[in-house]
Amino acid sequence: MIDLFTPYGSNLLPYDGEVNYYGPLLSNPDVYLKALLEKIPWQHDQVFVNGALRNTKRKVAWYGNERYRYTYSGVTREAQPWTAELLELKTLVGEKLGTAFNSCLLNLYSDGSEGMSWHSDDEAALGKNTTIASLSLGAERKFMLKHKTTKETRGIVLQHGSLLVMRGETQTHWLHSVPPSAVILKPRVNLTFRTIVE
Ligand SMILES: O=C(O)CCC(=O)C(=O)O
Ligand SMILES: [Fe+2]
Repeated sequence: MIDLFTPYGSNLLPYDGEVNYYGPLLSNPDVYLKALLEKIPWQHDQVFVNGALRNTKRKVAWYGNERYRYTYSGVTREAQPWTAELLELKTLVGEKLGTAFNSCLLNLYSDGSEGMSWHSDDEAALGKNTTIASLSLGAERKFMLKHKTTKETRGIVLQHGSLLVMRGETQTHWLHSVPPSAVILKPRVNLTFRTIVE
């Protein structure tokens, strides 16, 4: 069953992890959305599909305190130095949560035809039981979670300027995804602040 009405701040997950939705956080999300759409050098993501490297429709960018190299789905990227807007958002989210993030993966979904398939953010570079803070800007999209063994699902709509945080054992036991939706015609930018431990 999909529960879209879980109150802010409570754990969306019934067991094996912790996902909290804080709702809209930013007072001027339009300004950030515009700046990120215009200034980030967005590039198509590349993933291996049946052994062949493919470009995704979705675009990405990768920023960090240092030139971290980050490998996922077999592709390595080198982090870019923070832009002014990203540094402001990293500071804001870090202070709200009391967590010092050192990197950020950005995703651009230009409309509802683009999504992200089921995965966990369980790369070794993030360490175990990592905290990931996800800031959403632009079109509202559904965010889904599915338990790896029980297959139980949860879902929530991520609003413009809102914050969602995944903690504890979430990446070990749950997958997450952003399903495509034909009715969404506007872009969405998502920022996931992360802590690289290496
Ligand atoms: O766009 C989102 O809300 C999710 C992004 C995500 O799961 C990721 O970047 O790993
Ligand atoms: Fe993810």
